[in-house]
Amino acid sequence: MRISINKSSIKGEVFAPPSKSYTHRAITLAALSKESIIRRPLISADTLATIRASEMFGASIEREEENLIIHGVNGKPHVPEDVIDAANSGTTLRFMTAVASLTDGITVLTGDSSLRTRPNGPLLEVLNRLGVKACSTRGNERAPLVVKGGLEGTKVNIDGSISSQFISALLITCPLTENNTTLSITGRLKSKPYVEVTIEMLELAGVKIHTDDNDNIRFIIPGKQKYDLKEYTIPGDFSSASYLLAAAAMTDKSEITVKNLFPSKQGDKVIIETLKQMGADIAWDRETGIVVVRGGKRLKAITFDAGATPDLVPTVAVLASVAEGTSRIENAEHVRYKETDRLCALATELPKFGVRLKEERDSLTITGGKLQGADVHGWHDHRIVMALAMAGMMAGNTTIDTTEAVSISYPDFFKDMCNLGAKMENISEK
Ligand SMILES: O=C(O)C1=C[C@@H](OP(=O)(O)O)[C@@H](O)[C@H](O)C1
Ligand SMILES: C=C(OP(=O)(O)O)C(=O)O
Repeated sequence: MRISINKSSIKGEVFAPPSKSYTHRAITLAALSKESIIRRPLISADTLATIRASEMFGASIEREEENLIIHGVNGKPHVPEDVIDAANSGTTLRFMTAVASLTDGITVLTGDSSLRTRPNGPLLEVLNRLGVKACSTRGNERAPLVVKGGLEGTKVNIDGSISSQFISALLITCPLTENNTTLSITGRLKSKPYVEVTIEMLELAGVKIHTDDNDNIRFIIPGKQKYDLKEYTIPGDFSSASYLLAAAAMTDKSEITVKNLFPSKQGDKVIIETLKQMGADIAWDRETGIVVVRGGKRLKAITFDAGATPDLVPTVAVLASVAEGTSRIENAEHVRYKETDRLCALATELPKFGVRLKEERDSLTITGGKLQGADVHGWHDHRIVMALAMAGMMAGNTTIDTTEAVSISYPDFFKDMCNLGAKMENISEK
């Protein structure tokens, strides 16, 4: 789909969509429990991939109004009857590869053309050291992946510099093995808050992990544990909310109230601090979960370390494009391993608006200025599309293609933006 965007401001109230990361974990843990109810999950293309995969491992999942009722496999996933298609979702592929290692047979996992370019090397390597036979059909660490179950606990090291999802996947599955596992992280752990979200959810499901957080992080995972998630309400998503908050902060005469943003382990809540640091008028009431942003303030350049929060990079890059001065987004190499190489996507699209930008292996240097209208490519990537839509609101006279990608994490993005008054219109189905 191609969308046209004109200069606009936004006003009104909006409810932040439910967290994608919490929803993936809640479904996966519920599928490994006996009976659970998940309240207000995110229903999006990525979380539907996790639902389908969990069903293929034997869970039964019903939608009842806003909730999911899950009858899980009580720690023993079945051998799937068919290939698991994780579609566009890295989280689904990595979590389900680990779940496959708990079965008594062979599982094949694949995904769309984007997912089949994403790396899985450290996860495959560690699974093989934990008694599993796991490989890529093409021998290049990319899906399709083949996994023969047989997970056993022992002491292993894993590289944390590519994706935290490998570590989350092992933290979810190792408690179900007979023996204890010690998982030591080598390299600089990226996206650490997502591991904290995993551990929070494991604890809620009754599973214990001991963390030894010295120079190198080490997880001690006792075996023979059981999942029992019971009931969980999914919190709002700060990554999805970042587009709303940033769009309001950037545009004159905007004033929005975003609800459902309570404190949680999500690293992307730093978007609020980041906007404050850039000079935005933003206030967060943690008790009520309400964030109020007023536009019209001149934003200032910043230095942003993306190590813990890669998903904020497209949002921050667009903010930097209109801020006064030169911003740097650093420690961002892992942002290249997402649905697209997002540093390359931003470095290709933002200059079309007239932005001055320098791309290096792990950073972007962006000098802010006035944006001019442009026809830009959304790269079939939800976060690139939503970030470019914000830029379009400043530039006016802009079109973006592949906008259907928002279905991955925020299916109502354009609907919510239009309800708030943004001038965004679907102009072509192609
Ligand atoms: O575990 C998760 O829910 C996620 C972890 C992050 O990925 P990496 O750990 O690969 O950086 C993040 O980018 C992704 O959107 C969601
Ligand atoms: C990278 C993302 O998700 P995943 O890794 O699950 O595809 C994302 O949502 O930006």
